[in-house]
Amino acid sequence: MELIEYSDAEMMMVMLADKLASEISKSFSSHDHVSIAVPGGSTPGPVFDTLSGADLKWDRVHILLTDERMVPPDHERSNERLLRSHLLRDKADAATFVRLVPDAETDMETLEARLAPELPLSILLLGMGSDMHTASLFPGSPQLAAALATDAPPLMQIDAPGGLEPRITLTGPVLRGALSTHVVIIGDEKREALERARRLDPAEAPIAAILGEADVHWAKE
Ligand SMILES: O=C1O[C@H](COP(=O)(O)O)[C@@H](O)[C@H](O)[C@H]1O
Repeated sequence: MELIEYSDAEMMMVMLADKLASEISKSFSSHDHVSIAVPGGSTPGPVFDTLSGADLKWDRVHILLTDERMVPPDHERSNERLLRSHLLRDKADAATFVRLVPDAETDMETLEARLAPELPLSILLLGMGSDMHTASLFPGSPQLAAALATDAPPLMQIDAPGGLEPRITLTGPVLRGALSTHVVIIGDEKREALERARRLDPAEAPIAAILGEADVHWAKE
């Protein structure tokens, strides 16, 4: 793991967006299309705002969410809603959004077939909660061990503890298989959680499953 510290979050978001844009651009030389998986939640909006204006061949970029909350796409807690309002716009409007949420017409088998051509992920950006969850891999979730197992299906429905809505998430093998991995976190509480996670097993600290190869981007505020 490499920890990259920034003097403020605003600067971190711009520099991280530039880094992702440059990795996308480089990936075109070896891939027909570039698959980038990104988180939802409260942190990545400003990265998306900058990245959406980058001058890239967006028609060759496929964008996925690392996880989704099982709420309607226009719900305020929907990660897709965040993505549509901050990333799938401006120049990035030409990108393809690969939607990985089951519904009446779309079962898990169909979603796995939709995900398969995107693997391995070219670029993975993850967030982390102060409880050390990443994507929707939560400590204490009844399905966590199955989702982290080497033979886990690529995508799983999972329960989040603490009264949160059920989720769908990319699983351990998909996250660990990404060609480039970044984690973005802000604040002392998450920095302490990161340091704790480095000493723990993924069964207690799911973020630990992907830290080995990751660049972690952190700013205090
Ligand atoms: O629930 C989620 O939480 C994590 C972390 O979110 P944050 O609000 O603490 O930044 C996020 O990465 C994940 O995509 C989301 O569904």
